[in-house]
Amino acid sequence: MTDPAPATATATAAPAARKAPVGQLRTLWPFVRKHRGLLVAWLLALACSSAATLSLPVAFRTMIDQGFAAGGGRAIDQAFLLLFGVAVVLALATAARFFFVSLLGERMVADLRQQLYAHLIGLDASFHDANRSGELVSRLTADAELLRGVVATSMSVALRSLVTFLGSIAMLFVTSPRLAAFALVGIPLAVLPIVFGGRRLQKISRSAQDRVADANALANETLGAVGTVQAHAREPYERGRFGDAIATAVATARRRIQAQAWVTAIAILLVFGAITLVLWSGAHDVAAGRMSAGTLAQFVLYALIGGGSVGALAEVWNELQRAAGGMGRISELLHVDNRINAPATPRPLPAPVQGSIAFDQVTFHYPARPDLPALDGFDLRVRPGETVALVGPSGAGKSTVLSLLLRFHDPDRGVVRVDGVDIAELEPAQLREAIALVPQQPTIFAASARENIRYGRLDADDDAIDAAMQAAHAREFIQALPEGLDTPLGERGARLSGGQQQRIAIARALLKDAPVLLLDEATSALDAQSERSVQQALETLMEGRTTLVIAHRLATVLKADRIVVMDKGRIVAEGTHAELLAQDGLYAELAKLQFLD
Ligand SMILES: Nc1ncnc2c1ncn2[C@@H]1O[C@H](COP(=O)(O)OP(=O)(O)OP(=O)(O)O)[C@@H](O)[C@H]1O
Repeated sequence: MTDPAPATATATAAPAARKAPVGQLRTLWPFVRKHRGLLVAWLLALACSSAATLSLPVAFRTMIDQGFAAGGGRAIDQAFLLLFGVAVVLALATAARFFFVSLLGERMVADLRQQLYAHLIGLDASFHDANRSGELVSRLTADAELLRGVVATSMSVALRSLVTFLGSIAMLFVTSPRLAAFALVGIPLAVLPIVFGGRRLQKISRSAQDRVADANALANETLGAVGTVQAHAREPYERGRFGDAIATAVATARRRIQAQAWVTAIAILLVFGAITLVLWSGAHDVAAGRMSAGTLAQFVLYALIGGGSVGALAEVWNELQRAAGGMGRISELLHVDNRINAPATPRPLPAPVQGSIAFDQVTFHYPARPDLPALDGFDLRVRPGETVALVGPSGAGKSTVLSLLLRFHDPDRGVVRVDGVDIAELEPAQLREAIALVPQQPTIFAASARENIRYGRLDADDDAIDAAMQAAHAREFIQALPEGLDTPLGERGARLSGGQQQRIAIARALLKDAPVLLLDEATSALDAQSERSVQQALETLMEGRTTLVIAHRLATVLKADRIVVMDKGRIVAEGTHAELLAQDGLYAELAKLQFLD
């Protein structure tokens, strides 16, 4: 379960402003600003509803002192009409405020998620090596959801409470300066525990969300590999692991809830304690005739409104801090720099692309393995149209050659060129357009067969798809599927055999029609029939293209123009099958093990 991922993610991210917890929410501002109209509408509605709330006590005093005391029927009517008028304004303004701020929350979080997804999907391979996708998905869902709640509810409540709090304090002084002075001693007392409790809460909340993300990542991984889990009969083990992860998450959440409960209790106790004290003194004033009953009622209402808004503020303050934790993680991710960038003025590839490849003295270490060179002074030249087979023991660096050519990583030293241009000077998308990759484990999306093949060229028409399917020897089995090309293939191609998945991947590459082809042959044994279809499909695909193939089959090795034998990130021998066998070196040994038994 130990995974270096989160630590690495934090290390690569910009230093987060953890010391200013709620200040972290400032990073939301650009997203809020985009919807200025909604923001202004919200603030106007807020002003109206706060004004209405704050005039309610005055309406009450008028009602009590003039309506009841004066005893006249007309005065009563007027006083109650005034009260009802205030209620109407309050109702409409509150509805408008709710509408605008909720919509603002939705829009803003939609933007945030979209921007985060757009950023993540473009980040380089070393970032994705170091971060579990389940964790990233949780940032996109749970944290973004938290922020939606913040804008739509907490921020709205916070601002509203702040306005009513300040307004009611002012009105308390207008109503009775002496009593107000009393109240002012109690209220700051209530703010102290909020400030102290809040800091602790921020820390606990962050770790609670991390624990939830851990559990989600675990579920994501194991449900995604359910076959492996069940084949090992590891369901009880995985249930236990997930149970432990959930239990840890709940335990952490419990600490947060407990802390939050205490902060709220103490705040309310202090505020209402102060109010009771003030009331007691006010009651003596009324009894002694120093104050009218209506004025005391007005004072009480302002005190209740003020006290209530401090309580609300205390509650949402904690939520704001929770959200600040979420926003902290999101903005960390948004600030992770892509290590693979397009140059300021990219050079174009010569058109049409010839497909020559050159590795010049390339040395490369994976960021996670700084001590072990994956490629070490690697030199390779491939002519346009040539097929080069890479062979070598596991870990020799064959896949790394393909990764560097696709510019998933940049070499530490040396240069990789396509058609004589350093690939670091190209727009990465243009480079990758010129290359088709057929990986060992083809990726099949949970979409129809048509959509899966069309992934190679999004604007391909049905004729082109049909031709690709035919050339990939995939037409027959696709047509035999229940809905032909429109059959959903299931997540990760669960409804296809290994050989069928590969032929889909080959059709996709054919449709892409790129001048350079990278092929990572499947090692898993395909049945003879399937293997032949795949082999034939590959031969069609390789025609007229520069091909680098990680070869596991004798047939591929024999067809290659040249075989490059790799070991420990270096080239140890080169030649044809016969030449290399005659040398009786590493190749002969591998050939004996791999192809010739
Ligand atoms: N993402 C990665 N992070 C850290 N180290 C890696 C990563 N990928 C590969 N390596 C290491 O780099 C070296 C070369 O790996 P590479 O995958 O290129 O070998 P390979 O020849 O393709 O092996 P195989 O035939 O088993 O796929 C190995 O020592 C491997 O452990």
